[in-house]
Amino acid sequence: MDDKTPVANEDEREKVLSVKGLTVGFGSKIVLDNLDLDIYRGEILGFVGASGAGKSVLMRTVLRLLPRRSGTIEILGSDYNTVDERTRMELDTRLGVLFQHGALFSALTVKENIQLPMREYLDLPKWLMDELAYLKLDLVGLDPDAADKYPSELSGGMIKRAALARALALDPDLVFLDEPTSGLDPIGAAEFDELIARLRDTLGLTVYMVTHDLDSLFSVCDRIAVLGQKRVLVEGTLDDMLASEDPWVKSYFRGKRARSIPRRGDPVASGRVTD
Ligand SMILES: Nc1ncnc2c1ncn2[C@@H]1O[C@H](COP(=O)(O)OP(=O)(O)OP(=O)(O)O)[C@@H](O)[C@H]1O
Repeated sequence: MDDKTPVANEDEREKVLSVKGLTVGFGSKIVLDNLDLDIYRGEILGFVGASGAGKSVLMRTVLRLLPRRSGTIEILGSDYNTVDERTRMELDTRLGVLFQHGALFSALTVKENIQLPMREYLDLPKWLMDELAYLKLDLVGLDPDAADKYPSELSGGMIKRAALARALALDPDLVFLDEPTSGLDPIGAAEFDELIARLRDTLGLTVYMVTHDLDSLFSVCDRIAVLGQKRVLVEGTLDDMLASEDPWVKSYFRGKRARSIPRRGDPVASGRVTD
């Protein structure tokens, strides 16, 4: 690289999501306490933490599915909780979500599932919604004939892709993926990771990925945030994780299983670790 090329530091990069001082609880139980987290445009952030640490609670709070006790959540520079209803609706269209297990509506075809957000937020003629649905299918690597199939007629990998196509229906800036590779075989999981990386590179998509999948963390995530003790305990690159002396981070990223995984850019690509 040219030495004189200025490298954008984190302060100069656009924050797509900025969470500050977030506290969330249920009754007397506090799940997240004064948590801070930033996500920058065009990155894939892997979000990890022990089971029950609060990863889903954080995602659901950011999506306004759960109330917060205090703190701010800014999406694209606007505070989600103080903007007027119209701006909030606009912000909603900038976010896409892929819930765990795909969460497609079983009574609707793939095409109808993809068109749901379009029906909710846009007023488009049928022919245009059809064209857009086929474009989204292409984007996620599904054949056009998947459009008229019902979820029960799809493989696990195809369901994930169809759900991703629905998450991308409104051309969002930020996509939330909740354990996207869980339930996929190693080849399907690796292909899904490649797809996510390609969308980041071609569309400039920003991705918030909750995952337990070490392969995804090693191969496609640009940064990783670790949730522990009700806040983001460690945040940084994979190298930062590998250098961390936090006991949980150490056993997770430097454990036996992690050591057998090739890293992004490693010359020898070996197979994916299976469960
Ligand atoms: N609606 C709710 N009411 C009460 N407690 C809840 C509710 N939702 C989550 N919790 C509690 O919040 C804590 C965090 O749960 P959460 O599902 O966010 O964990 P997680 O990190 O996503 O775990 P996993 O990796 O197993 O999915 C758990 O103790 C859970 O029981």
